[in-house]
Amino acid sequence: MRILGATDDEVDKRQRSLSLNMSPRNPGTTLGFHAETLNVRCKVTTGEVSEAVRDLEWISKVRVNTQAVLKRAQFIQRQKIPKKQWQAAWLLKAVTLIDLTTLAGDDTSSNVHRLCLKAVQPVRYDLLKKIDMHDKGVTTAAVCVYPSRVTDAVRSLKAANSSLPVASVATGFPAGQTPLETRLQEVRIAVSDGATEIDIVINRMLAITGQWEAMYNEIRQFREACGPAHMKTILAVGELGSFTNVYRASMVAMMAGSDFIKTSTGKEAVNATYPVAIVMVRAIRDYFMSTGHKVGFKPAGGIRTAEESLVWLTLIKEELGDDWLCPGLFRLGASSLLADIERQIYHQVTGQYAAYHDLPMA
Ligand SMILES: O=C[C@H](O)COP(=O)(O)O
Repeated sequence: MRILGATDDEVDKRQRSLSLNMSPRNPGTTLGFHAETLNVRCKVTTGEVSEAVRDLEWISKVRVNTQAVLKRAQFIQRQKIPKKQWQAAWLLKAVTLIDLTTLAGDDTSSNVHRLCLKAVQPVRYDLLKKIDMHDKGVTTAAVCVYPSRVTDAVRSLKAANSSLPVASVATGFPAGQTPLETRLQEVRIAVSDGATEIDIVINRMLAITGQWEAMYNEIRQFREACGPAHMKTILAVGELGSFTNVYRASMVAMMAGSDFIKTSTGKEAVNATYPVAIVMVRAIRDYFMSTGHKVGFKPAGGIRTAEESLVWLTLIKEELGDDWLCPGLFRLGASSLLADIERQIYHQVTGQYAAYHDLPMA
């Protein structure tokens, strides 16, 4: 099954074969993926996947060992969180990785404006000053809104003299159940309104029924519609039915040109869980091993506490390494996480717990 054009010679010269059981950082913890070999045949130009010819049939042969995934997730959760003297630094790091989100039916220009101000100054100035971080430009990674609120966000950030990116969800978020042309048009409008990051949702029907080539083709079209904007592909893992499907969908999304793969919309019954994250980051690692191309990861949905944010940082550090702990490769999608992180920083800095009115913008 040929997807994109490249000659046989070009492909064969650059062919990569990789066992999915490879686990270089943690040799004792393979997840037991049972594909014989992963024939992802990529034409790689100066470290970037410029074009690829792939046989997607192998996708249907990949299996994920559920028990191994659960065991690995438990191991990550048992890791000690950073000691107290380092916690403020880790929490601030988490702040810089947040896509500060509002995705509600009652969003207005004023609550989007408030969100943008919070993104630009996510932690109270006096608290930052006490830890000598007031002049380090601490902001969240981006703001994330519905397509119809993109112009509000762009305007507010411009007024605040900020170059923070505006991310827009698109393609019929959250369900993705609108005609393809409508979904494509939504992406184009969000980009022309000023969104530089687009969080698309996949067509779950295609993933659940194993139509991987059709899913690949749709995502390629979204990629094209995004133009220069970064594309984060939301798998809606809570609706994919199995870890195996999550792995398969992750791989197809990356092959189709996603800059990030993202767990959830925040609207499914099950959103970002650690086991599902293990499956996705192993797919990212396998993809990197086979192509040399780094794809980012964004857990989203239900991430509410500072402590959880530290577990997420630990998971990325353990599974993908420090390289991934930057806004270009890791985001936390969350609407209410920042409030708890700011409270914890307040506690660390003052030794007291903040009253609600102490952190009004949270
Ligand atoms: O993409 C981000 C999610 O929609 C946020 O979900 P949340 O409201 O559960 O934090």
